[in-house]
Amino acid sequence: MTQSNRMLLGVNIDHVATLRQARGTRYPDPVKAALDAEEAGADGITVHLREDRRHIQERDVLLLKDVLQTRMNFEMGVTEEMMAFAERIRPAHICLVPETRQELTTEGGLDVAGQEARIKAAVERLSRLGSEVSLFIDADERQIEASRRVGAPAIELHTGRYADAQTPGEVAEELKRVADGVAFGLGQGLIVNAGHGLHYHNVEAVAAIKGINELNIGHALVAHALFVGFKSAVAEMKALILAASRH
Ligand SMILES: CC(=O)[C@@H](O)[C@H](O)COP(=O)(O)O
Ligand SMILES: NCC(=O)COP(=O)(O)O
Repeated sequence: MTQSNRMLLGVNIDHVATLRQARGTRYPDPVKAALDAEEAGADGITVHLREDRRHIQERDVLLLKDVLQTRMNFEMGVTEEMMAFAERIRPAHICLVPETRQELTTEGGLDVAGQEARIKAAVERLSRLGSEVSLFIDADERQIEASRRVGAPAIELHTGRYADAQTPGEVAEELKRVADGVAFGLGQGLIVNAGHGLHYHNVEAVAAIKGINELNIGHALVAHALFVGFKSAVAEMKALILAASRH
């Protein structure tokens, strides 16, 4: 896959499923959210099938596989269960993420440098499906170099530290960390995506970083959709990203 000449928006629909799972109902359906997101301009749909199944379920992924017009970015932990499931659905994109059951959300990047042989084997196995494999990592040169060494064509830089930064100084520091990571990743010949914790008030600075291929955004979109509807929430985010990335 080549890098797109405009910044892409991957819409993560996990937290539509969070609301459904809170009551064990049939609604709201993340599959409907995915189709609405596509109509509103999403370039792809991201789902994270967690080991604890707290939001997305196998049923969602299987239906999405049949109905998406764009492409699925399937986020998964590096476990045999998930590898086997990915082999069943053969998603266009697979993003390997770190996962622990107790965490509130994905709290850091995958430690590729610390487990190169294991990640390399996973990347090789998943690449045989024809999937483009990316690694969800911190913007850290050691992890970026290791990602290249294990043969992943793409990385997604974790923007959570930027999103959580409190003071203007911390925000600037974390933004620079992301921008440096993007430049370093591109220099390594990688496709560079980014995401986590991005919302309507912090996305523009990240979207202004040259060279990012795609931003994956979920929680803030679902939250805003409560007030404006899912299509409008996606369209607003897409407009912000495109305007900021053109400057
Ligand atoms: C890997 C990633 O950043 C997303 O999949 C995110 O983790 C989804 O939300 P939760 O972490 O709340 O499951
Ligand atoms: N990989 C990041 C993602 O898919 C969305 O994360 P968030 O916007 O829900 O924090």
